[in-house]
Amino acid sequence: MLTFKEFAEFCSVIEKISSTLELTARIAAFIRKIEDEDDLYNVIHFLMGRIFPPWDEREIGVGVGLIYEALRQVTGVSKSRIEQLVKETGDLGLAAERLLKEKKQTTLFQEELTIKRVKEIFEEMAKLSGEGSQKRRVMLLTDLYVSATPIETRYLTRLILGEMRLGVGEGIIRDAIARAFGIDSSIVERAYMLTNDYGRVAVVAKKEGKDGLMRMKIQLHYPVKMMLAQVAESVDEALREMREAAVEWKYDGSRVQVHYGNGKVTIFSRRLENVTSALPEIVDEVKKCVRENVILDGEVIAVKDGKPMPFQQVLRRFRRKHEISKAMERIPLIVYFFDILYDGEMLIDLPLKERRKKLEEVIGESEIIKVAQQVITSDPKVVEEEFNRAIEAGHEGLMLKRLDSPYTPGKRGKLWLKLKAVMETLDLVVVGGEWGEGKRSHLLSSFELACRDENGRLLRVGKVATGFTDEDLEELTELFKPLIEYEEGKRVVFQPKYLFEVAYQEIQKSPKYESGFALRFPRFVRLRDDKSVEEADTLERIAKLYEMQFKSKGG
Ligand SMILES: Nc1ncnc2c1ncn2[C@@H]1O[C@H](COP(=O)(O)OP(=O)(O)OP(=O)(O)O)[C@@H](O)[C@H]1O
Repeated sequence: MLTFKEFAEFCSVIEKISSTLELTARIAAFIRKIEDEDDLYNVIHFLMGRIFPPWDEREIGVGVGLIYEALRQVTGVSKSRIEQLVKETGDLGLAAERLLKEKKQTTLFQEELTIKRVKEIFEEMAKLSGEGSQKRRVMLLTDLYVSATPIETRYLTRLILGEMRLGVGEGIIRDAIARAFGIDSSIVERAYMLTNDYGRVAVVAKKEGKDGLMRMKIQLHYPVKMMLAQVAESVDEALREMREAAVEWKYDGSRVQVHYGNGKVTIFSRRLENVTSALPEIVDEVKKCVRENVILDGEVIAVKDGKPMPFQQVLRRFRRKHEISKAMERIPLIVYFFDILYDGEMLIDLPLKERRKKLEEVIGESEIIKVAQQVITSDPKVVEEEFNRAIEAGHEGLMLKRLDSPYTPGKRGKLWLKLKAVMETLDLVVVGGEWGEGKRSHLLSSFELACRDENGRLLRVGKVATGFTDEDLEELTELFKPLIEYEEGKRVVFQPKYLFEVAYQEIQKSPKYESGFALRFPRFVRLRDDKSVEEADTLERIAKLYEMQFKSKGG
């Protein structure tokens, strides 16, 4: 059985490696040696900074606050001392390690932590609810810290915060599994796109090899990665490529994947979180209007008086945990389904034309449940008319889809092209912020933004302080407060969790931020909590946009 110490020591070795190839090789060698299937499953998730797979509803419910409390109890030092150490090291994990190092001499011999034991404790934390649960969480956490060696403390803390700082993204995990078990990367990836669980993929790869992975299928109530679109350069170009396109409105809402089978409906958001309990009216309506045993892909929009409400409102519904019926009245929802992935058989390899037929067969439309309207055309004029209609109706633009295209989970290819009215924006991770002045000193007033590099490291590209309403700032302050890792005068540093969509006037080269770029006149467009940190825009995309604006200005 693998000990957590062995895992932590391995992490401390790979943390220093920046070469992707070497990282992949080291991880491959490490996971190849893991005998126990549960250990392998957990290690894969832990390396990516996850305790449960992303679609799992369970959460351990431990944030920065409880970690501070547990550390205070275990080491007896004050909160301000911990804060000071976090400032010095820039990392709660390192701070915890240091504190425990200072304290360790006095601790008696403890039972060694295993990967299994750590996972069990996390599972127990996730089960807690109601009165006394926070206290119990702190107790479990202090137990963990007491049993851990300093180096284990570093990675336990980071794991709890979901931020391992190893530079290990999904691409590296895919290639490491491929290499460890001698299987082609594309086969590993396909299995992942269908199951969304690299832990399971690794276990099957080890036990059953390539054939096992090939046999992995979409399963009802387990999310499938969503197919994504590229931006259409122009209508003519798009039509030239597709000849004839299925043209649909790009509804301005939020993506959902709806699974209906065995009497149960499960709804996943764009980031594949289970949002079923926030959307009871959709659950009921699906049961009434949709044939059982299907997986559907669609867009939920909020509509009042026949007009779509801002996209933010839909996300508000997704986040809602209490007083859902009130929210249902204030923010009524409609779903437009545009694709079907499964009807007892996996349908993703069928051409869109045929999937669409099946989609129409399984849905009986109602006030709340609709099939997205679709026009098939090769005429740019028709596309333009549809585009204007969509914009007038308050939506984002159009989607142009190839009629013969399969459904390619997780791929952002040319089979779907989007045509939007507004200029390209960036989706960036909020990593820090600043408190306001005077009367607004209780509110956050600006936010530091970061993009990702190829290894998933976060690099700052600027600060945004405009585009917020007072209500936005109040809401955002509430949302970000629990994520504060430490404060430094007015500046705060957040655990990276949320993305902002920002518009800007120009991208500039600048030594001010680690990315080497800065945004000129950045403006907040909206919170994108339908996207995860791993989906933030990359340094590569920013560099590309930078080059493009150069070209459009004629050098
Ligand atoms: N008819 C439709 N077909 C497909 N996607 C649609 C449709 N209507 C609205 N959408 C939304 O548009 C998105 C397609 O664009 P893309 O795949 O690039 O997603 P994205 O990265 O969320 O980008 P964006 O910020 O443009 O929504 C889908 O994720 C979905 O949420």
